[in-house]
Amino acid sequence: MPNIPAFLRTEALSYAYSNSARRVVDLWSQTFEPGLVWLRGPNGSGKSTRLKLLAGMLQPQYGSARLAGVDLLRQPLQYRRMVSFVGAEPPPFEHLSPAERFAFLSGLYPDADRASWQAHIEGFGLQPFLNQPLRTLSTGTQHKAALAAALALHTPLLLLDEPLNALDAVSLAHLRGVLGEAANSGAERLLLVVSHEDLGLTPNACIEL
Ligand SMILES: Nc1ncnc2c1ncn2[C@@H]1O[C@H](COP(=O)(O)OP(=O)(O)OP(=O)(O)O)[C@@H](O)[C@H]1O
Repeated sequence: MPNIPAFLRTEALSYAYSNSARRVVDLWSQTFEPGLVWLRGPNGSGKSTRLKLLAGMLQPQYGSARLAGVDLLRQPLQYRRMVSFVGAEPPPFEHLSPAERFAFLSGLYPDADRASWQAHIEGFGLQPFLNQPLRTLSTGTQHKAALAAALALHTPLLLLDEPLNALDAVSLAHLRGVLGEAANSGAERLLLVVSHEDLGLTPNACIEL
């Protein structure tokens, strides 16, 4: 049988923050296939750190990752064009409005789709905020703007850290619809979600730390 490589594979990925010798992520080897994957674990088990490593935001001290044949460390620019991330922190470029930020990101990500962004803007009820600087918006609204943009970039890997947090009912329903579609579409795209809250749908895989 031919050896088909995993869509995403981490190999012995390891990371310690500079203020501590303890490895928060220690020799993490994991394979992922496209679809919706739920990453779970107790507080402090390194879920957010893992997402930041996979996003290329933190540099591992050891180990590697490979996404659709592209190596995180050897081909960093190509790799980062294939990944989008939404975390708890305010999105970068918070002096831009949601519309300006998406226009800027669209120039960096080859599969960014404006029609899809507009659908997410409607789904999250963001129309009134399109032209206001992100930093003037509420935390929840900033989060929704970050989600709308990241979803519309259509990167092969989308990393979402606690995406259900602080969402109103309408936005929650929209996001659950998007996650459900990711689980069922069969597309060559991986949505890796860290969430303490129940996703409210069945993912393709669940990883427990
Ligand atoms: N910027 C940082 N500097 C130093 N230590 C950090 C930093 N960020 C996280 N840590 C530490 O790394 C460990 C793992 O944190 P991380 O946020 O990755 O875990 P988590 O599983 O996502 O936690 P939670 O479920 O509470 O969100 C914790 O002990 C945390 O204190």
